[in-house]
Amino acid sequence: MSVHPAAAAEAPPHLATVAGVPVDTRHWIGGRRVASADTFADHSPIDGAELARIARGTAAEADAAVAAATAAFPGWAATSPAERARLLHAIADGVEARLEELAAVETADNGALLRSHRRGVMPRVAHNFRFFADRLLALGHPALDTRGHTNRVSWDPAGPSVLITPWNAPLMLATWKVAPALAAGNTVVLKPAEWSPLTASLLADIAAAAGLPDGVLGVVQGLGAEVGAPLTAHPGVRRISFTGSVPTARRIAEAAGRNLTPVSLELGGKSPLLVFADADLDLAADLAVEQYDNAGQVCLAATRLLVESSVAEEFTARLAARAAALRQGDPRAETTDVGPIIHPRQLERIDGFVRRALAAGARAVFGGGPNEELGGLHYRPTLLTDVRQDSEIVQEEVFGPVLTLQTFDTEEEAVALANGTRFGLAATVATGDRARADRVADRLVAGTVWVNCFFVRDLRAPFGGSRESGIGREGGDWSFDFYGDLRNTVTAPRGWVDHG
Ligand SMILES: NC(=O)C1=CN([C@@H]2O[C@H](COP(=O)(O)OP(=O)(O)OC[C@H]3O[C@@H](n4cnc5c(N)ncnc54)[C@H](O)[C@@H]3O)[C@@H](O)[C@H]2O)C=CC1
Ligand SMILES: O=C(O)/C=C/C=C(\O)C(=O)O
Repeated sequence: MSVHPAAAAEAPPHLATVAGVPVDTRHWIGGRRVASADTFADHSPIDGAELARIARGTAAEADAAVAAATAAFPGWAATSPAERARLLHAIADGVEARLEELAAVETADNGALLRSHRRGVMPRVAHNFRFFADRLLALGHPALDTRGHTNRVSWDPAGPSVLITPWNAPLMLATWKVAPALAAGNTVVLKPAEWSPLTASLLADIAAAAGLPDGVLGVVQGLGAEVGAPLTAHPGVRRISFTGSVPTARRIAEAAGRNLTPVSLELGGKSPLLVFADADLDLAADLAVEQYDNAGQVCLAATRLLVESSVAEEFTARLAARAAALRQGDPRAETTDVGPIIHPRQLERIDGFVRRALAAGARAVFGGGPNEELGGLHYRPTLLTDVRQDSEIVQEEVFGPVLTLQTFDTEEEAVALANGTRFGLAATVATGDRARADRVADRLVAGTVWVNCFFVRDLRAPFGGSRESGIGREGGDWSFDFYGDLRNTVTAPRGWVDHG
């Protein structure tokens, strides 16, 4: 459909229509839309089209958002848990009512599969709110007895919280933080990633329509260095939660350190998939090919395949057959398995890793470069072998559809290879031997170990990483521990005056 130039000119500059959905591209601060003097362009990874011009926040908007969150905090903290839970359920209702729109906008914005957004991701967004609402009402600490004294544990909401989130699963990962922070009685300033800013703005609309009081949830748009940095350095912020890269985490931790603001960091990974000779090799190959989901832009992805030598050839053949069947293309098509990379810079980064690995002697079993037939931002699912444990491709997070394969001969060697990086986010073990599964799992440095499965997620379980994969755990009561200030009241059995 062509748009008459006069009609186009009349559209307010802060309103974009993306996948047929109107999206306000300004900040959401104190219950009002707020513009910035400048904007930046948001492009779709599907075809490179400019989707919107987004408000480009600065320290001034960061200050305004924290001020609004600070003003709203006493009222929200004093709101009863039952009422907070009711509002979170109302937000979940709003997410479900707009599920198709959210899915379509997210796919246009970050290029991940529409079918995943519709059936998996957006239902999880709603679940994030419902889960933490219900969990809030079930929270409790058993009283402890110390020589007749009673320890009663309670907690207070911590205060305004800054949440900085990435582009690979924008609304999912944002609401994973927003929901528990709000449930705990904290007010929130959310800064979504600049490559995928749109669904955060829709979340602000949904929360306002659900009746969330002004200032309880703010959304500030902009670039990390320009608005993320002042937000995380703000002395009035009482919690910072971040998901993203290690270098950015270091900057945030430094800024937080100056104010002694507690931080939760969910960072990258270089997770192994260990395939033992006693494993069901079809299952193992299924698990391996899953690592190309979201074009490999997943922190949890098991990108290092560690395979027992005796089955390496057979395993590789089964994986290659599965990879050849993957359909790359438009993420809006139901038949597509692997969509585009989010941004030209990310594609260049991925390809740089692969080119350097090949130059250093790695061999591409399949893939090894951009998909020239499709063009655009499509990168071919890639498997590299003949890689050294100390090489860049084995040690650094690529965040693209690139796996490496190494072999081992003993369990000892497998564990040493698996643990031989700076990361410790997740690990997957494929084996037919239960005793081995437990033995190996207990020796792996990983926040999550999956045995004969992958990406089975449960919000009741702790999620996070060891080493450079992060600090702290999210999920279940671990989220409440982070967003609250705990108090232990110790009461003696003596000193009571009987007023009866
Ligand atoms: N979920 C994960 O584990 C993610 C890992 N990464 C890794 O990082 C690599 C680079 O991706 P980037 O987009 O550059 O990640 P990034 O870590 O720089 O971006 C994540 C978020 O941090 C914000 N940010 C950036 N600088 C900041 C600062 N100084 N203060 C506060 N906030 C700041 C960004 O605006 C964005 O919202 C990827 O290739 C991947 O390896 C990236 C995104 C998500
Ligand atoms: O979906 C989950 O449960 C976890 C996803 C985490 C990432 O994809 C990430 O942080 O990159």
